[in-house]
Amino acid sequence: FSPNLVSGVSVFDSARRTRTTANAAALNQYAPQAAGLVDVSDIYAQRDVYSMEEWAAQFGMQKAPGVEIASEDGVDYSLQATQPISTGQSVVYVPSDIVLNSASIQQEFGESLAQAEAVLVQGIKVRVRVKEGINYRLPLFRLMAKILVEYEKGQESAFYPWLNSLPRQFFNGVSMTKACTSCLPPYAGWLTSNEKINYARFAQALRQGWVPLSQETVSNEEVVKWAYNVAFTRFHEVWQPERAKLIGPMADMLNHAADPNCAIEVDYSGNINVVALREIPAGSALTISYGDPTNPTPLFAQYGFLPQDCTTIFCKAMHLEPQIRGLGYDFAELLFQTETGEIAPKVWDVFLYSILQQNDSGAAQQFYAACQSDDEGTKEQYNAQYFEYTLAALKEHVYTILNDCEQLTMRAQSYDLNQHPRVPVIVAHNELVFNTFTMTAALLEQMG
Ligand SMILES: C[S@@+](CC[C@H](N)C(=O)[O-])C[C@H]1O[C@@H](n2cnc3c(N)ncnc32)[C@H](O)[C@@H]1O
Repeated sequence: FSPNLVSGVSVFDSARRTRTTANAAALNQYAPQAAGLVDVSDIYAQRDVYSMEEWAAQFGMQKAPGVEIASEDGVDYSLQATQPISTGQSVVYVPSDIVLNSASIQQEFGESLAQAEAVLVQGIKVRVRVKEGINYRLPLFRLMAKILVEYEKGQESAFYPWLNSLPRQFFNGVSMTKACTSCLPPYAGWLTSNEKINYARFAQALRQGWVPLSQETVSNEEVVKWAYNVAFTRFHEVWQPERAKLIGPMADMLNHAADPNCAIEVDYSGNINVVALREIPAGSALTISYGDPTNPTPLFAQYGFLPQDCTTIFCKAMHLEPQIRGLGYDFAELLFQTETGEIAPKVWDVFLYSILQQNDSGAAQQFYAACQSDDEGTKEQYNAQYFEYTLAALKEHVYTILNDCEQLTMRAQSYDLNQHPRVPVIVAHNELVFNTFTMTAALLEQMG
């Protein structure tokens, strides 16, 4: 037996059924067809992570000796090593039987999911880039649909122990109130609004009725958003044998670090192996990388936490996106150092390129060619010639962001925390930007 092969059969023991909280009754008014729904609306509900671990072990999940689920606050959990782990050792193994895999979900739901996806893609009448964006996100949609289908089965879902171990509350951009998003600086605001739009499209596609879900479920905004956020904050992406997104119960318990000690590997059958990248001493948190360690803002927007170990942030020159793209630069190269405020050389290139484009197209072309061919001599010449102007443009940008951050933080701090629980993480994010830009401003002032 495996949860992915047999659906509609419950395997967890009846003792665990009694742990269903009183809130399930409240939710039943929305989905009266199933008993014991996970209490998504109760943010204080106990996450039953240990039953999830037992359940996963029953289906072949294995872990290295001393690997334990731990939590300091009973809200956020992580995996810890209580015994040393050696390089290359398998830390956690999750068999494909209990892995949610967007490729398998496609097969499982077949035509109904394909119809929902067609609605999703056809609904986008605008630019090709947006359409491509939606195609790119379909694996996330598949995970979300599967989570909802399993949610709706209540305790009859073979995945119930996993569903009941999940967080009920999220702090990422999608989960923010309008008032909260109005406190984000432009780059974080842009990431958040893109994701909110994506979420809204997914939710709307589900409401067309193709995916086998009740109207009660798809019209319950709280549940649908929860499913989206579970998928969005816990997936692991693979590119072989095909592009897919996977969630492996237990492997989804690792937190992020800029310099992680573990990595996730997936074999061709979809089994997940979490492997130690180095010697891990007893007492360490087991971590993986969720994304670019040079740029905390996308992590903040997607996952709702601010990494404490980022040494750089993106320079936030959103207004120069055409120049950034024109020069073929990556956001990850356009950084300020969080400890010193130091500016990456390519940031100067982008500001200078914009000035040249506005004032001297011939010079802009020559500068562009020099950037493409790494002709440092020519770049240096232009930098020296236009230094005063580039410096002024950079200062203006830095002071604008500083001013914005200050205003936005003040606004966030005026909110009631009970109504807007994401204020602390927003303020922490804005303060990181503010403190870094303050140091950058001081460096720019020293330059002239
Ligand atoms: C894949 S889950 C990891 C397990 C999660 N901590 C839990 O309790 O279920 C991703 C979520 O963990 C939290 N998280 C991961 N890394 C973190 C970090 N370095 N600091 C704070 N929170 C983190 C965030 O809430 C994120 O959305």
